[in-house]
Amino acid sequence: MTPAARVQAAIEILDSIIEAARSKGPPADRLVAQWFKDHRFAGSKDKRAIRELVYDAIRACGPIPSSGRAAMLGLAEEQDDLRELFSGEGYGPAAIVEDESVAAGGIAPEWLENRLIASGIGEEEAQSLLSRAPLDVRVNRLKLPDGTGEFPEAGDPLALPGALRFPSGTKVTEWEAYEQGLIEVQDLGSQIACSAVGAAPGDTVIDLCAGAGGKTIALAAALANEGTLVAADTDKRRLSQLEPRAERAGAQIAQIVLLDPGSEAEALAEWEGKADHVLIDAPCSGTGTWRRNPEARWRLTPAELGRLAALQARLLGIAAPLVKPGGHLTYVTCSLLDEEGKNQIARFIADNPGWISDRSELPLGTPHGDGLRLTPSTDGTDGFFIARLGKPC
Ligand SMILES: C[S@@+](CC[C@H](N)C(=O)[O-])C[C@H]1O[C@@H](n2cnc3c(N)ncnc32)[C@H](O)[C@@H]1O
Repeated sequence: MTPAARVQAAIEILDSIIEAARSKGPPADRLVAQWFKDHRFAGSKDKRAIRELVYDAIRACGPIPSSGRAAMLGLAEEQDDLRELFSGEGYGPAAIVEDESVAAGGIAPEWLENRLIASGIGEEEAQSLLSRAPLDVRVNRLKLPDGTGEFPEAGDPLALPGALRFPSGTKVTEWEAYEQGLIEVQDLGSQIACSAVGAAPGDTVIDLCAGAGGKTIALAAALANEGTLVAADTDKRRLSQLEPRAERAGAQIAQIVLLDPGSEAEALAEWEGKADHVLIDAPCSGTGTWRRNPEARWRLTPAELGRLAALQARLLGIAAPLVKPGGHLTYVTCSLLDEEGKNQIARFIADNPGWISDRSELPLGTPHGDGLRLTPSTDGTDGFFIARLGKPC
C-alpha cells in the first residue's frame, strides 16, 4: 500500500471507532483487527503503519471527532508530511478543502478534563495518560521462587522484585516462558496494587472483583498457594478465563465464586468476618489506562461515571463485613478521578467508625487522601488509586 492509501485506511477504521464509541459498539482494537481481516492485501508493514496512524489520531483528539477524516486532519496539524498525503491521488484521501472540519485537540472531552483538574491532575500528568505504555511482566514466584529467570530478552528490572519492563510490542506471549506460566503480563501499577494487599502464606483472601484473574493469580503467588483464596465476580465470561490462566500459572488455591448482582453478600456469607484481606479491584472509568485504550475517553459519560461511583460504594459495603477484626480491605481503581478514589474512601471512613487508613510500604506512589496515587508521569505505571484500610479489632 502507498503511504496515502494507508492514511485512507486509517480514516475508514477511525470512522468505525467513532461510530462504535457513540453506540457502545466494539472496542478500537477489535475494529482494527476486523479491518485487517477484511483487507487481506495489507501486509505486515502496512498493518503496523495503519495501526500507528489510527492510535496517534485517537490520542491527538480530546473530544470525540466528527469523522475519521476530521481526526486524521487533527493529527495532520501536528505532522506536516501527513498533510501532504491528502492529495486526492490513487487510493489516498481527497485533497483538503478550505474550512474543512478538523478535530479539536486536548486531553479529553471538556467535562472530563475538568474532572481531572478537580482531582489534582496537572497538565504533565494528564498528557502522560496519552503516552504509549511499555510492556511489564511479573515473574511468577510459584514457578520461579526467587523471582528471576532466563528469558529471550533481558528486560529492565523495576521497583518491585520480580517485575520486568520490555518495549511495547515485545511478543512475550509467544515465549516458551509464557506458555509455561513462568511469567505473566501485568502492568507495574497492577503488581503494586497486589503487593499493597499484604497477603502472606496461610491467609484468607477474597478477591471480590476477580474478573479474568490478573490479580488473583498474583495473590496466589503471594500466598505461595497456602491459605484460602476466593475469586468472586458477577461476570461469568471473565471468570471462565480465570481457570485456564490459574492452571498455567500453577495457582492451585483459587476458589471461583460467580456472584449474582444484587445478592453478592449471600453468596459470600460463609466468609463473613473471616478474611484477613479483601481486595476490591473495582469496576471504574479506566481513566488511568488511556495509554492502552485512548478511545475510552470518548465513551465515558457523566451518567456512566455516576453509575460506576455508586457501584464502587456498594462494593465497599459488601466487602467490609467479610473482613475479620484487625484484617484489611484494599480498594483499587485504575482511575485518577477523585469520585472513584479519594472521595469514596473518605466517605467510607466517615461512615464506618474505627476503620483507619493503613498503607503498606510500597516502592512507588504519592499519598492522595487516605490512599496512594500512581501515575504514568510520576511512577511510569498506569494510573491507579490504592487505599488499604484496617478494620478495628
Ligand atoms: C477492574 S475489573 C477487575 C480486573 C481483575 N481484578 C484483574 O486484575 O484482571 C472489575 C471487575 O468487577 C466486576 N464486577 C462488576 N460488578 C461487580 C459486583 N457487583 N460484584 C463483583 N464484581 C463485580 C466486573 O465484572 C469486572 O470483572
